[in-house]
Amino acid sequence: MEARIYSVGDDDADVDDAYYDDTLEGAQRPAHQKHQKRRLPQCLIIGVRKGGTRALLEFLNLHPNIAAEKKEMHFFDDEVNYNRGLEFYRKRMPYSYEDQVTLEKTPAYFVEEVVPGRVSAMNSSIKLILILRDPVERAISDYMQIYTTRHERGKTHETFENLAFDAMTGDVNKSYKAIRRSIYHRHMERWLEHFPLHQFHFVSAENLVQNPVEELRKVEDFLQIDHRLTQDHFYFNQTRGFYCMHLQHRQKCLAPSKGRAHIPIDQDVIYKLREFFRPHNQEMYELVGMNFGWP
Ligand SMILES: Nc1ncnc2c1ncn2[C@@H]1O[C@H](COP(=O)(O)OS(=O)(=O)O)[C@@H](OP(=O)(O)O)[C@H]1O
Repeated sequence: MEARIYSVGDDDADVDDAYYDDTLEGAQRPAHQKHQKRRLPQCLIIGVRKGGTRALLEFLNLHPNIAAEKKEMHFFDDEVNYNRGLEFYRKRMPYSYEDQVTLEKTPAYFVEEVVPGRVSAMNSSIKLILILRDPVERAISDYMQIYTTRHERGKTHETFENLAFDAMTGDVNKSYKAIRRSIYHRHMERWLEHFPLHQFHFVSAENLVQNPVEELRKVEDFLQIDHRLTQDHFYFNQTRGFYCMHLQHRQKCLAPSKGRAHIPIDQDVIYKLREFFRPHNQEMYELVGMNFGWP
């Protein structure tokens, strides 16, 4: 079996297709300088898929005290990678100074059952960041990712409605991955068997889109690093409809696959999904002590 680190994978790829092999800019310092070494991550962005994990990682990487690995490593969820051991993982982390937090993001970590125990075995005091998005929007975004990949390969694809609802009963299809991944409390309960709540920080996906600096400030506090990310690092790009970054010598937006137009979905379908997710959302709010205000 092939390891999945650098490839986009199959239709249901958990691999972030927006990874750019871009040189680290801004906060990153040259790798050959003394005192730099590759370290295991002290913080992981564990999910959620389609929650804005790439934006969060890229934005945090502008901070001088953060060294972020840009590729999704799929270390804890992929058997081949995991069996290669921690040295394999460490060697794939970026060079960092002692005062930098090494950060990795793989959104599949949140939902794969084996992951929390494995992360805990590496470092039981690691910091964990989870960016959460309205589960209905997230499910549609998840569908869009797979739909777009298939469309680009000239393949046909089921409609969202056919996948999201049982054809016989009309009930929400809980075994459809895009739905299952959005039932956040189920996955969170598993993580809480291995880590206390204070080791998690929750980011509101909606607020990261609207007020990146405000959300990033809370992450800086969680990581106990200075407030260095300011409005000067960002500008709103009207065409993209998202904040983009000011780097040292240029501006950078995320890849076009981030912020895709979603196919129109019937309001009845949205209503049924909202009804389905409401109690699950409530359970998540109670579990983590935070109300995300999803409709
Ligand atoms: N600044 C900025 N620029 C572009 N896109 C942004 C930004 N902030 C958040 N987002 C949202 O990120 C969504 C993709 O989430 P992820 O990066 O977690 O996707 S992935 O799981 O890694 O594939 C993506 O979801 P879709 O809009 O559904 O494509 C975006 O809404």
